[in-house]
Amino acid sequence: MNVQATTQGTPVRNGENPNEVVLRVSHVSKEYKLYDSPRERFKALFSNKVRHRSHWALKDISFELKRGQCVGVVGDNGAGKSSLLKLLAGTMRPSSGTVDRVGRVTAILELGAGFHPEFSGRDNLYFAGSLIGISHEEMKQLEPGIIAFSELGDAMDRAVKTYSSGMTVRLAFALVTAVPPDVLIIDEALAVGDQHFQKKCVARIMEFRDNGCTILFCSHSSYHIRHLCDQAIWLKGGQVMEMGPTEAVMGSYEMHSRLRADAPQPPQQSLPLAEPGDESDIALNAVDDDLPEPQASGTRMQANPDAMGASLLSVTISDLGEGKPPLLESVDLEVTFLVRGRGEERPNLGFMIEQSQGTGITSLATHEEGAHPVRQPDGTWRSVLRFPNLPLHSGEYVVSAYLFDESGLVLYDAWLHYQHFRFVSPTLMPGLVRLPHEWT
Ligand SMILES: Nc1ncnc2c1ncn2[C@@H]1O[C@H](COP(=O)(O)OP(=O)(O)OP(=O)(O)O)[C@@H](O)[C@H]1O
Repeated sequence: MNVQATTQGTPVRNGENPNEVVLRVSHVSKEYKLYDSPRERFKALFSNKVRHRSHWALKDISFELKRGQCVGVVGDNGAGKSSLLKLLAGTMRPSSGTVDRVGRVTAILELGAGFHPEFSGRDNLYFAGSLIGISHEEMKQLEPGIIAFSELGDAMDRAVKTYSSGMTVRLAFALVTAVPPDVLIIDEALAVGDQHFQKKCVARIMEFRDNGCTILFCSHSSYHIRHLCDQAIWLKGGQVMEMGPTEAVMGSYEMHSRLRADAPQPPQQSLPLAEPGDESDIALNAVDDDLPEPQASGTRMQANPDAMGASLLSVTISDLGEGKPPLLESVDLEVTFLVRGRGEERPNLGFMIEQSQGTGITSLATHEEGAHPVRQPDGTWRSVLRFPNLPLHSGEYVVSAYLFDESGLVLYDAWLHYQHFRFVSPTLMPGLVRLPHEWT
């Protein structure tokens, strides 16, 4: 992932007029020109004959963002999210329509794109900084803070080409966020770096938000969209399907995703070449990297592998008997978590139950309910989650477990679909769950 920033216009003071429109998108469309071969693309440079086919990634998009709003952008792969973000950031021009911005717009889109590999980290601050509108004089003032945030120390005087990808992200993030923006555009940037750095990034983004910065956040993580954003935009086929309060939009989008998952998938098409001069290659079929939502079967993944970082140590379901999958031999479901935290920080836990075929049934998290894992004498943390009289009907289920930081925003570890089990309910009725109910 790359971090790239663009800065447009002059800064305005935060918090002055909460109803002020800071970004206005009016009838914006984006066409990519597709060529059958590099030869066709080359020929197009010298002839008036139309040699391309058009692909409209965005079609007649209009919306406004007000000061202080935090807006999530969701949509399937290829829906047009990245194209929209690039247009808003100003790194790509719309084919028609206008984007009006007020104040400083900073975009965290791609990592290291603005850096020169042969220059040192320090020289790159001035070089890449100038590309995002930070003058030499301003950079002199900002430099110590950027170096401190990136924690690169002596490495600042080494060529950036010798940096690890983590070091490049640290420098790029510290640079683009050195000046508080009026609008911050983020493309999945919460999932970069190690645990320590990810926490710093999230804290900085939260600080911007608390100071009235408008945030546009594109993510495949519905968990993060829900926890960060008050509004959401659902893009489908390059158009706005729905925009409004987050929960309502996410409800519609998730219903669409479920129906889509059930539908037979069309065969994948190979794509022709992109327009000459377009800044990016054809962006296709990115993997859905939504960590808090289980995808693969039995995956244990540390979101940010850290040798001694926070991680789930064991997640045990009591009373699992024989069979494949094992039968839950109790009417209660009891799950015991044992986790390693980070220093003195109190961790949070999440748990999700789904039907084996993938229908989500419930997800829970300690930070949502004010429940706290308990510190053990050996420094680990323990929690027991109990579902008395498990209100599920008979069937096969699969569970996932998550470890979060104290704020619940940074995901340290996830065991996705790590345990299947069968349950035979005492209820002799069809259905999925026994809802709390009354007869009168
Ligand atoms: N440079 C390009 N040249 C040609 N087509 C492109 C280019 N960039 C994107 N596209 C196409 O435009 C459409 C929208 O792409 P975009 O990357 O904006 O979608 P997205 O919603 O961000 O997808 P993802 O979630 O997979 O990142 C897709 O059909 C994609 O193939």
